[in-house]
Amino acid sequence: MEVKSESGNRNSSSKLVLYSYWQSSCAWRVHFALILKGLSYEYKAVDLLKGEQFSPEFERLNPLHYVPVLVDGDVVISDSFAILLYLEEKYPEKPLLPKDPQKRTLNLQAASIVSSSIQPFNLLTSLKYLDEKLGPEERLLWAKSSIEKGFLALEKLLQDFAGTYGTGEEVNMVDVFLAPQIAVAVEMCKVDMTKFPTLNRLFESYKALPEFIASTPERQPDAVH
Ligand SMILES: N[C@@H](CCC(=O)N[C@@H](CS)C(=O)NCC(=O)O)C(=O)O
Repeated sequence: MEVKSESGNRNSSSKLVLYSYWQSSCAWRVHFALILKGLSYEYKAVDLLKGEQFSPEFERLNPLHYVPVLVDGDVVISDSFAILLYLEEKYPEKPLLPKDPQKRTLNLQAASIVSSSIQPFNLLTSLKYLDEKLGPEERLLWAKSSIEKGFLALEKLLQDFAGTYGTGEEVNMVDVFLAPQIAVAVEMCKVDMTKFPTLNRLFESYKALPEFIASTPERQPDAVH
């Protein structure tokens, strides 16, 4: 595993370490959240294409062999949703979950839809398997249809609550999960976002956010251009 560091304008007293891969949408959620919260972190690249997630060193951190993993001193967390909830509790400044119970639940529900009902169907391992068994066209159709099913649900869930961002005028957890997922949908799966007007509008807001821009894959230290 190659160790690369990132420095920024974030709180230099924190000792957070993020194991990541530049093209991982799950790791992207954590980058985006760390930047929104103004927390500095060390970036450790795990090359998923070279199989570095299966190294004994990484397996000790996550026996599931997935990124992201966040290490905060003695605390090791190996799931983006759990990492986000941990960050909320440990670093409550600049919160990503609103206090209002309905908005808070909406954020958790939308994050869960992305995390449990969209992204797992687009996992690198599964797509590779589908590619080998059915070919690239079928693989793309599968990826697209699973994303569109989830987006339809998210569109209905958020349409009455969305403002500039998913649940109003503040960037919240819903946005941290949605923004990378929409980017993957548009760039990799060529999903026609005009079918999802609320999500499409939100994506325009995300693309204008400096914190989102700083978190994009091509800005990461291990990006291949
Ligand atoms: N639920 C986990 C999923 C993590 C996950 O699926 N990570 C992908 C990258 S987005 C991965 O490491 N894939 C490696 C592989 O498929 O071998 C999370 O949200 O962190």
